[in-house]
Amino acid sequence: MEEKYSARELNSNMNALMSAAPLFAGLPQPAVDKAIKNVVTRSHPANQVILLENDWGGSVYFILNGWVKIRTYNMDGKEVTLNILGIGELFGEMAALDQVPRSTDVITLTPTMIGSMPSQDFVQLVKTEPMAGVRLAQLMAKRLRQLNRRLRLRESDSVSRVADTLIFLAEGQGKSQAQGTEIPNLPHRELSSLSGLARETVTRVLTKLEKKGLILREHDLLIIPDLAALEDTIV
Ligand SMILES: Nc1ncnc2c1ncn2[C@@H]1O[C@@H]2COP(=O)(O)O[C@H]2[C@H]1O
Repeated sequence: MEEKYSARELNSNMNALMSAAPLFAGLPQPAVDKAIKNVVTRSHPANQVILLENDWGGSVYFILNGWVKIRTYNMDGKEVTLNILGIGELFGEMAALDQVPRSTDVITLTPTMIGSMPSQDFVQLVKTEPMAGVRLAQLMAKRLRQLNRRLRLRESDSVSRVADTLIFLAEGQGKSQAQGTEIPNLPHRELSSLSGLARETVTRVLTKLEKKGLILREHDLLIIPDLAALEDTIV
């Protein structure tokens, strides 16, 4: 997972990168400029905690470059990865909206550039720009749909669960390219945590899927040539 921009480029392009976030799509530029005027951009190394579950916080965060994971713990104290978010995604909106402590931890997976917006600016934007409210509702609907789908597959076999985890990532983070849908080639321990399977099982299933041509692995990318074919492996 390489950085796409240098730190200097990112700083000088901060406004352009922020404006490109899906939340702002279709909004008048003056409204975007107003919303992002107090945004502070920071660079974080990999494995840095950005938010801690149960902390109070006053910002909403936009990923300008890199990847973060949404992490919690189960009743046995085992780490559970709930989601992986990449460029253009936002997090921290839940505490901003319902004014309760953070619902999960958020940790960087790679070197990551993040813009933080004061919660009151975020709430003001949603109150004054109906399209921003619609975009936010769409984002939350997408996350709920992803979680429902994963709950449904909790008892399925290991191939189904790995395939579903890859499709889950493709729906959230996938980029359509000529050769298929690209998703980050995550370390197997992250896929293990996302799918709830042992790391060795994930490795075995990925090799199986690769042999069948259902996935291709290229450095920091995993390519799904045909999403429908991968979906057909889910029983
Ligand atoms: N299942 C999920 N998928 C994506 N993001 C999530 C998920 N659960 C929590 N988050 C994000 O993680 C953030 C943690 O802080 P907040 O509760 O303020 O807001 C939360 C959301 O932005």
